[in-house]
Amino acid sequence: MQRGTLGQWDTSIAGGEAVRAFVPAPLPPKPPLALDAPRLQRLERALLALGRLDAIAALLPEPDIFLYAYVRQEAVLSSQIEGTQSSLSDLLLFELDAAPGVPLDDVVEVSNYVAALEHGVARLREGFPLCNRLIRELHEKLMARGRGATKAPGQFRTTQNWIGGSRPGNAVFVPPPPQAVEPCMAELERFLNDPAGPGALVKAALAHVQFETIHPFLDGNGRVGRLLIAFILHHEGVLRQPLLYLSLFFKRHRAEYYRQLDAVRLSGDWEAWLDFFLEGVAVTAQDAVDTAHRLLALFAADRARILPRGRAAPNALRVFDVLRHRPVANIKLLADRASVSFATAARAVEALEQLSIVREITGRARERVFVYGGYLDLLARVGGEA
Ligand SMILES: Nc1ncnc2c1ncn2[C@@H]1O[C@H](COP(=O)(O)OP(=O)(O)OP(=O)(O)O)[C@@H](O)[C@H]1O
Repeated sequence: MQRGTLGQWDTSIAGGEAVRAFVPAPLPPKPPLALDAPRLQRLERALLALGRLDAIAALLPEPDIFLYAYVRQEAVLSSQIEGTQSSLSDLLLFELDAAPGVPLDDVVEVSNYVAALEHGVARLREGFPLCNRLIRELHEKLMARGRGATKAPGQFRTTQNWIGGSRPGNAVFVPPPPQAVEPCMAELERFLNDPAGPGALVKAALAHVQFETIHPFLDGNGRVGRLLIAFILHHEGVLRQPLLYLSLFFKRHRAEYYRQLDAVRLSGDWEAWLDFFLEGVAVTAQDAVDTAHRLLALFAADRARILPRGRAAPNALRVFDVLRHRPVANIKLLADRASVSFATAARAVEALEQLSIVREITGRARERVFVYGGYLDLLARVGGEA
């Protein structure tokens, strides 16, 4: 629906020049969203896919295995949108205190994203509301180390920013003036917690655009805005684990994603955005379900290959169990977690190497690092790396 501009243009000073900055009207849109039959079907399809994802996550024998891998893969993808070069194995190497193959700043940013996600989950679990304080805390974690440390971590901006273009005057979009950020974010917080507001999925769709339009931080608005979607769905009880990440969908359809953000601002077409968003949710949730199934099938197949190894099988299986949780590991970590001696873990790894389940990646004789290749390959395929 074309509503025209839902908001107002204020004059703001940026980089010494006067620009027209956009202040969005508070949510929900007026007139209300047109939820016609085809759109309701899309909504239903997306909710159904989310239900399947929630069910599989709840039914998995060890849900944290899936969450661990999925959260890290999302961190990599979301940070890649921002421009970092690290891969999942770089992140896992970094977490192991081993040198990753990319600049440290890149992997630190990905690691910050994991920290922000885990922080948000822990906060919500302890009953903290989905509020602006939490949003600022997420930003603080995201920007804590590396390049972002100079970008006012955890604070709403006090200067004018802009999107696209070399200067404010030729920017694609100039978000609200700094003095409007607090009031706009207060309105968004009210909307997020309004019991009379829309259902979780529509709420997440609307809130994401509004957040990006306000652009309350100096940097990291994309990543925090994407986290917000997962947290809204989790907080509203649609997903027991924050397992839905649209980064890959937004990355694959970046031009369309940006076009839709612009269309909301320029013509008030929230419905076109909602359709795009719902498509993303349905596709992403289905992909996540497929990945969980593939992961389970991989584990079962590899386990079946280990079993015939006779006397070596029990220890190899113990070490294999650890690798399912930590697909990049050294012998010490494997020995500690499998509760076996260093020598036993080393022998077990040798057996897994002979089966081509693990491979050594450093080429060194000492402080070797082993990866569960099938697992990493599977997640790399999800991220479009392979
Ligand atoms: N024309 C636009 N109108 C509103 N928001 C936009 C527009 N173009 C891009 N955005 C949003 O701005 C985000 C980028 O903002 P910012 O650079 O602060 O975040 P980031 O997390 O560092 O980057 P990225 O999202 O690229 O990872 C995009 O992800 C998108 O959500």
